[in-house]
Amino acid sequence: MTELANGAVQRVERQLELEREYVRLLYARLDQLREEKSAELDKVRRVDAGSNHQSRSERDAFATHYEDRLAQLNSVDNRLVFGRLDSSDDDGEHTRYIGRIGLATENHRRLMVDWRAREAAAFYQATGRHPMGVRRRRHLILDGRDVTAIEDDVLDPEMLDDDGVLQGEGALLAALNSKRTGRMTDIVSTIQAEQDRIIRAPLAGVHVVQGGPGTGKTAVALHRAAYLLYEHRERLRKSGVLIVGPSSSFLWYIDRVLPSLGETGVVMSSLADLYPGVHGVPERNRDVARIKAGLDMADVMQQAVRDRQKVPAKDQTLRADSYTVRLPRKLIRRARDKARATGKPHNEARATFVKIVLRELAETLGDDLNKRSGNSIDRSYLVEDLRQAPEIRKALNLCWLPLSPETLVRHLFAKRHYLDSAFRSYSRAERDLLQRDADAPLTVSDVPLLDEAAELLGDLEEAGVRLRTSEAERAKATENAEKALYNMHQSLEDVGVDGVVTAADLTAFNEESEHRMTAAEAAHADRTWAYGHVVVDEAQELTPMQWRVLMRRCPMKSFTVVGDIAQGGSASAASSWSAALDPFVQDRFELDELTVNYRTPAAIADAAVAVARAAGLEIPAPKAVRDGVPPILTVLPCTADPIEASAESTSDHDDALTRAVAEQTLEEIDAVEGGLVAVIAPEHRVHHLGTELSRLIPGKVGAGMRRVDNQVVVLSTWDAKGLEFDSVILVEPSEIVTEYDGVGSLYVAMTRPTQRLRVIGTGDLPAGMTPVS
Ligand SMILES: Nc1ncnc2c1ncn2[C@@H]1O[C@H](COP(=O)(O)OP(=O)(O)OP(=O)(O)O)[C@@H](O)[C@H]1O
Repeated sequence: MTELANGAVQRVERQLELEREYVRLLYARLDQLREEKSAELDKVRRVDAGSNHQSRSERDAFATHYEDRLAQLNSVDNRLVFGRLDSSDDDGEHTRYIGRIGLATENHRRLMVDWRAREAAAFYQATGRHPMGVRRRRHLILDGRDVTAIEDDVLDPEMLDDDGVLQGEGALLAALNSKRTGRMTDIVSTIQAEQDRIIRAPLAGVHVVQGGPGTGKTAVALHRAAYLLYEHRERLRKSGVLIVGPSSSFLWYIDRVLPSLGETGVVMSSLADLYPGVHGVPERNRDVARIKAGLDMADVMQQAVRDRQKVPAKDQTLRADSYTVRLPRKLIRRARDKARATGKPHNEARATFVKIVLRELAETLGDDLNKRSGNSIDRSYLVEDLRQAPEIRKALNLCWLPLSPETLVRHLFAKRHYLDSAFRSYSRAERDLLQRDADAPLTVSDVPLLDEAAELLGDLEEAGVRLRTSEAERAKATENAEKALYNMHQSLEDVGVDGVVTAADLTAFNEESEHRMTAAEAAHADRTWAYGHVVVDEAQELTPMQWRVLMRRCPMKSFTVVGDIAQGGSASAASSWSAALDPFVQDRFELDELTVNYRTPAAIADAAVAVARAAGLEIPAPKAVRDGVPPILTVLPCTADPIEASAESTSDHDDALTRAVAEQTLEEIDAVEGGLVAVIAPEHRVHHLGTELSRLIPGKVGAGMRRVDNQVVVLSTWDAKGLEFDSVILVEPSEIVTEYDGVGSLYVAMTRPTQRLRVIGTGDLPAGMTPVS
């Protein structure tokens, strides 16, 4: 080694030693804070709050706050600190360390800045062209609590051609090249400038982020949620943030990111779970899905409710105690029209309907009785007598029955006369398609219909119907959550707790019920909860009716919407962001684009783009960060004749296909050395392939959405949405195109791997797919 090189090494060693010392100091402070919070928690737990519900609630709210703060301090251990900024301004030279949370000494001397603080923005955004006062940005690379490397960017304003340069390239590539674990991790130490600008965008309004596969949309959306919870703590502490993803496998994949950023109070929901208490099963029939997706379903549901406000075919004669009364159709019609004119929801307007009918019946009956008895009798009790009379109650219920959303939706599709009436503008064939049994499982496409029904029907209790116990408990827990939240909010400021929004901050305890419901749970269970912000991932898949539900969940219309129009796979995937959002916000949305693909190696990304373009999708060529991997698109033709595919078929063709997939899977397991392998197949093949592969490769294979924690997972393209794997084996690509009526889902499947893609198909391959074996 030359003397010069020797000197450089020594300088780096000296710097490393200095950083190690500082990092030790930071961890020591973290440990000290943990101990303090632990002691405070013990103290609060020991407080005797007596039997008063309110003071117990407050005591528990404090305890939960400390538990959360402790959980936050415990969750930041991994890569606690990752950056250092050296800058200068008029006040002189400054050094700031950037980490997961803010830390200060007991005397309030700042030790580390939270990555979300304004002073930290320069760490992500400063460039040679716009140095933002920064002279040097240093990335600290940690192994446990030890600094193993440092990487410096010297920001020299002379270097003007640095737009698009990756920041902290070494740290970034190290992060990208690590093996997938099946769970998404945070990117807090290597957020790139174009991503950071989106993360820190203002809270208000609808912010759309369009980006090709692997451009970090999900990562950005999650870091943005964490940022907003930090920056707008007061507002979002009360109202919360909702994150919506396409499937529960996707939510499982991302659900460690926010806790690792110290945030636990976010509500996550898949599209199938947006209506409390219902999990919509997939809608298998794409035509049915398409019909239920459109905004005209709002009119359909309105008609469905009107159809439950009936006028009988004839006048009726009914017995009430010792009297006989006549219930004319005309009266029912008049009462119905007046009740409708109140504009109230069905269950609430029912009171008006019943009141008018009973009043008029009582008047007629009173006149009648007066006439017969010859003198004026007291009529005040007549209304009550009539209300209690079983025949009259029954007659009124038949005209205007209190309804739950679930009953309305189930009967709408099961009873042909309701179906024919509400769907009168649809063809007979379409109505035939929609008809199903009353006890058929509710689907993901029914979820927005339930929500619409709930709006139109209103509260069942208003109609005098008692809620089921669990619903009543839920409502009570929500009320308690709000009360305790108010009390806690007043007192937390006094003790100087720098809380972030967590579920527990918002928690209230329902002492009477066994389960203590967090406010996040309460919010999820409450259809009418108004969130402060909603993040929608894979937003290209949302149907207009699903958008309508989400807009209701956030009346302030504060949204982060991320997705890729080209990856649309659902029956009603959006053709453009304008088309998707126009009915709700017209053109009042900001559109940003992410341009760098951090996941898929260039060769695979190019192959995917070729397939998409051959099908007529106009998509820009991605800028892939990884380019070192050779082309690995291979087609292994099966020898047996392809046959018509069906769920039950286990022909020679299927056996040959299974064998080829099994062989390839074994090869991939070796190649990725402990990394993850996905077999992405047409939906009707997933079950069979999963079973067979588990038999042939015991202990390593899982099939379906909730099995992504196995080394090998067999998935449909829908369930693979948003996920990533070291290697992907794509089965029967042509069937995937046919299955989803377009190339979008195939494009999704081809862009899941971080290293290797293998294609196993028989018959014709989709246009643009070139075999390289
Ligand atoms: N700045 C970054 N630093 C490190 N890793 C990053 C960065 N940005 C993105 N990544 C990684 O790139 C991969 C793809 O990111 P992500 O899943 O957010 O992309 P996406 O745009 O949502 O993809 P898709 O639309 O294909 O589902 C993830 O592993 C993510 O952690």
